[in-house]
Amino acid sequence: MSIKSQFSSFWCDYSTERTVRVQRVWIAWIYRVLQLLLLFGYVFVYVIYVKKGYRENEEVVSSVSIKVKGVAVTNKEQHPWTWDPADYVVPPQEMNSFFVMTNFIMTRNQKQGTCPESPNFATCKTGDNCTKGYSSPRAHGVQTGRCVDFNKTLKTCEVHAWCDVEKNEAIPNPALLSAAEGFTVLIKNQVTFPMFNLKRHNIPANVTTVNLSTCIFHPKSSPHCPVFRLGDIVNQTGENFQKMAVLGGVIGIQVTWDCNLHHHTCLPTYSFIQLEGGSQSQEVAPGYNFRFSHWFMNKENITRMLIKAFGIRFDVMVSGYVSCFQNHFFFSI
Ligand SMILES: Nc1ncnc2c1ncn2[C@@H]1O[C@H](COP(=O)(O)OP(=O)(O)OP(=O)(O)O)[C@@H](O)[C@H]1O
Repeated sequence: MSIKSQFSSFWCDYSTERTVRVQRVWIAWIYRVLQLLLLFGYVFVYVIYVKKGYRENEEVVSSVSIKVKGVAVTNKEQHPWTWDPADYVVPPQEMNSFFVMTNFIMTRNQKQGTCPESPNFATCKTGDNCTKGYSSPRAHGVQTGRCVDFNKTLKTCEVHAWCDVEKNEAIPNPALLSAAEGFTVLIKNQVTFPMFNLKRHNIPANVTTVNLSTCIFHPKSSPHCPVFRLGDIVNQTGENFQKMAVLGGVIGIQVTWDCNLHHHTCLPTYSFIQLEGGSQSQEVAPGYNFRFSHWFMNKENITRMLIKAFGIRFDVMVSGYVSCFQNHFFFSI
């Protein structure tokens, strides 16, 4: 159609649809039944069943506090060493998270001074291979420019560092704190739904201190006990605690509040998910580890103990919703 005829049709013609009335009862019935099916399908299946339109989803405001208990002994034969929560929970408190050390490499009695670098970073034959003042990010210290004996057969660049530097030891397997499988954690969680002015605690009002120190969470027999065995948490993700303990990992503890205002029920359910480490570890940089140190000071000198800690970090993730018939529910359909 030319532009001229398009222009004249736009200004000169009016078009509308023609309605056909079919006077057949059965066709009218099929049409109305289909309409009703669509309406009910939308309201009951989609709005109510799929979208849970009667439920008010409200962002939950939550506070979590955590306490781990349990004791382990390492080096039982030669020099027994007892570990309690103040030693293996690092740091002592975190927000919505806690780390339990399950394995470690310990370097004792380090002092500030000069010593040979680890052969991993700076082997040398002469001082020409070492650069005074140089330090690579992976090194233990700053090179002095001298090439010194690391052992009888190997020379490395001398560094100014915490000496002697950490040895590149094999990671202990089985894990040194394998007893952590039997440790327990108390998770205290208070939630608030501000829109409903509703506050709840995961320790039910009828629980006494005696109940709390004796109960252990079990998904079927004790689903509301807030004391969890670490081994059970890991096992419920499908992982093996002892395997994960060697290189470390991260586990998610999901606390989901399902509050029904009409039935006056508001209880949390707990589920567990593997987030890092264990059988699904990637080959490069598997597990979870970091280093920390303890300093010791006396009149003459300062020494430190360096710990490369492998362990499991547990992240507590809280979510929730309130079920009630919304006042505006039927108007919103
Ligand atoms: N990880 C845990 N495993 C088992 N019981 C625990 C754990 N953490 C705390 N409890 C027990 O739960 C109760 C409440 O703990 P809370 O920390 O509020 O009290 P507390 O008297 O300061 O605890 P405690 O001095 O025993 O560490 C106490 O009886 C406590 O011993």
